[in-house]
Amino acid sequence: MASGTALIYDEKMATHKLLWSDPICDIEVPERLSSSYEQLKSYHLVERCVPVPAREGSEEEILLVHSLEHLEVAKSTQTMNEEELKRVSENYDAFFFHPSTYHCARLAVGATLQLVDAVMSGEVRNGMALVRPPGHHSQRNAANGFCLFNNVAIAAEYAKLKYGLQRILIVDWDVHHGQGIQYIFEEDPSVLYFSWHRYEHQEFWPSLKESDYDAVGLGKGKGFNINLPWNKVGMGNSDYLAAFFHVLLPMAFEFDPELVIVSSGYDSGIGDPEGQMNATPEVFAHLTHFLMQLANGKLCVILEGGYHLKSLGESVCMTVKTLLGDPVPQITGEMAPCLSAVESIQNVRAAHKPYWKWLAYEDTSFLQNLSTKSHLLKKANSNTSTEHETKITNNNNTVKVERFLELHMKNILFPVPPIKTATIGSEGSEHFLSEHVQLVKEMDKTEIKSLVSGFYADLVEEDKILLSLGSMLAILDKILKKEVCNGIAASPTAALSAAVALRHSVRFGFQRVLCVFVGDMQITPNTEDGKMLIINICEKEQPGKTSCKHCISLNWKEDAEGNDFFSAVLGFILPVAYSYQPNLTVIAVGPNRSLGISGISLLVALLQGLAESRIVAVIEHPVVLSTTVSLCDL
Ligand SMILES: CC(O)(O)CCCCCNCCCN
Ligand SMILES: [Zn+2]
Repeated sequence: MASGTALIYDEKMATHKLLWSDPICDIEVPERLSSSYEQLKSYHLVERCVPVPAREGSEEEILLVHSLEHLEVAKSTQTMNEEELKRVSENYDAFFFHPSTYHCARLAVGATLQLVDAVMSGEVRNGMALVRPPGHHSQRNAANGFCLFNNVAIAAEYAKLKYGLQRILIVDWDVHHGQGIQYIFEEDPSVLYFSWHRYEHQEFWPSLKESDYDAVGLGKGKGFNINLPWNKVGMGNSDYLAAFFHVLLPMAFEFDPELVIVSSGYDSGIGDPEGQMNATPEVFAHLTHFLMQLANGKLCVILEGGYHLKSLGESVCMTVKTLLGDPVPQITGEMAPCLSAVESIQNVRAAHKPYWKWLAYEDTSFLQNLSTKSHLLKKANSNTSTEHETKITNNNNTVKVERFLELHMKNILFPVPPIKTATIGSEGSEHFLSEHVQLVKEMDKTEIKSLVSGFYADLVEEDKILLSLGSMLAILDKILKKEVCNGIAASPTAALSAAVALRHSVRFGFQRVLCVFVGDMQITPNTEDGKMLIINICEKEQPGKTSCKHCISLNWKEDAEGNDFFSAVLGFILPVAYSYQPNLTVIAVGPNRSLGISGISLLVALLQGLAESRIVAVIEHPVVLSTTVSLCDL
């Protein structure tokens, strides 16, 4: 696996700027680039990255996506005076030319392609390109929305051509719809395009019908265009995480891309004048972390929008920090998405049901009850206040819908994955976790005995078990003292080790410890005080096991394609875990587990988004330890 994070920045891209007064375009200023770069320097992140130089994109590369006419018009502006520049700019919706625009736009294309080359060649694992002018609105024959050449679309075509890629995922978390990218790949099943965007029932720019959730792609491209419209402003971390858990990530894992490119606009972050959203910069660390689990970590992040310089800078730093493998900062606050977000999530899932295996069980009966077009909903309660939650008006249809969504929100957040019986995939001895092993000296027996004497003394008679606890407790101690980020311990009895780890962590003072136990968990610690949440993934109902408040058992077995795994982990375990906001995660793997090694290592990687990546893994299966197991990335 390649390592290192590329950072591509060239201050020449700051020369493009608005020469006349235009209240629409005057937010796209050169300082967006320079202040982001300064912020990265102030957090000592630049020096940790691999510097890759920008270059000019060639005319041939630009023609991968744009018409010759578009290229010629852009080229001709280099020698124009202000008067002519203004006139040409007026041919487009929300675009301005400067004499240096053409050169800057070619640098933006070239920087993007340099990043693709650095990642695809294995020189680095991932990276970010700080570019302007942005690209995702520009079209084959037109500039649009501050964009001249479509950097990300050109990068996808370039990667297909040069590296023979057949599955490229483009994630567009900019708050505007990248209609340019949608138009370019609408009929192309090799490029999966996901965009969320402020929409407000087509009121918000670019106010296109084809930005709604029912634009799923055309012809062979059906199912490969995903639009998630935000019909209210004020969307926050919980809405963004829900969109990833319940829409993007299941599709992305099923699509299994060879490369992931992000149209990384930060105008979806708090404080931005365009987005008017509430998501905090930390959320971009989580979104980045999730995408790093795809395509063997091959991730290219390309700047698009972002107009509040402080918010932009913080979000860029959160992104780069995560690309470098740093622990992910804890997300705090309300964890349930708002009703409007749930409605949009449901609608896009229903629209894509015919095209995705993971949606095979999707219950779209709600569509009969609801008006399938949300703008009808809007008409019904048009007198509601514009604040985040629509009030329940006297119109009983709206009441029914709100009530219905409330019920459905629980379902959406806690769907019961389809219980299916299938054989367990045979596990290889793949590397369980990646590098940075820090071997820890074991705790001695007397210390262990005294430590566990309180609650499991009778169980730990044999020395072998006692010793196994020693290695786990030694590692756990380092994690509790925050000397290391995470650790892995072998154990002949994962259940006992997990129970001891939970008890020890709570006694150490941790208030909320999450335990994900894979396999049959013979011992269930008392979780009544709410200081532990146990999710047990097991093959069959535990005899006489009562599911108590903080102890959830999920019984299912991995099916051939592992789709249940994704919908259960992404649609259930992660939302529950994020709602619990643990400050430590214990993952224990028992003997007869229902998950393969690759499934478990993905589960561990995804759980790293919690508790500032503090995880202790207790593995019982001997095979895992015979391979060169190593720890999760720090
Ligand atoms: C890269 C980007 O998506 O951030 C560009 C956004 C352009 C916004 C244009 N607004 C036009 C408002 C017209 N009433
Ligand atoms: Zn934008």
